[in-house]
Amino acid sequence: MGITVEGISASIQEKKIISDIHLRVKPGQFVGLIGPNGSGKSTLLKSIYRINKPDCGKITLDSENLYEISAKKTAQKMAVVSQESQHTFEFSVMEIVLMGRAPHKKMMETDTVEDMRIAEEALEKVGLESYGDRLISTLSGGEKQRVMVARALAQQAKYLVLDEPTNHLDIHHQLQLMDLVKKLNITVIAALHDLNIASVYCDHIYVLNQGQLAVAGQPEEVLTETILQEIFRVNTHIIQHPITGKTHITFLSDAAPAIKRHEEVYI
Ligand SMILES: Nc1ncnc2c1ncn2[C@@H]1O[C@H](COP(=O)(O)OP(=O)(O)OP(=O)(O)O)[C@@H](O)[C@H]1O
Repeated sequence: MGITVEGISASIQEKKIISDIHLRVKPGQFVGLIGPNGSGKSTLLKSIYRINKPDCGKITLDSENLYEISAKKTAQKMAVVSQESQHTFEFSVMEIVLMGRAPHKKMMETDTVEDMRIAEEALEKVGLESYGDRLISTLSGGEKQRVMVARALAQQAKYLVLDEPTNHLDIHHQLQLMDLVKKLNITVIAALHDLNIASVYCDHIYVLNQGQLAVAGQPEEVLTETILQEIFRVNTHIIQHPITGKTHITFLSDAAPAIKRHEEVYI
């Protein structure tokens, strides 16, 4: 059960982007994928949500080979919020959220009262209950992102794949979204750029670097000053936060005053 990725490599236009990736998302886990720009996080997620078939290796969803089950069956189990949810045609917000119901319906089946209720509830959860009639093109980047999350919620899938879900969101909506997803108690794999958010919300983190898995473990095992220096080339000061109890990272810029203060306090 869960999602397993067993030794996959994937290419784009014949260029190998990720190599020999192994990972496991156990039922109920919130798994984070972190790594520098271009390290292959989106490419790996695209293989997991069937947009980019791996060159080799195997991905399983509830023990079934992902690429041997139907797209509809996959969509009944897995919802995706990607960075590329662009719509060529003009849809209302409600129409987009209702698209999340499609995997549960027969072809050409119209939306039921229950579908409408689920879609309205999903919009309410992301704080956009009054936006149903708005055209998607009139929304801000952050509002569009929340609509995509509402569509994923309406899909009622047990697996959620998130590619930088907090992109575009202000800090209030970042935390609102992460809290919402966490409270759903479903199985999540998410590419995240904000390492403190990864620390707070993830049960397990995989770190990608140059298309390969560099390290994996619980947040406190992975988010260390040494690993962050090696992988992200940044200096950090890491503590266990006195209020949250979670690993908390302070990034030290090259600006001398910050580094001096750090040295004065700790040396
Ligand atoms: N369609 C494409 N054509 C050519 N190269 C691509 C394409 N998509 C991705 N790549 C390359 O693959 C590599 C990995 O990209 P990917 O988007 O998976 O990284 P990422 O870790 O998600 O990056 P970011 O943190 O910047 O979003 C990059 O070097 C990127 O330039």
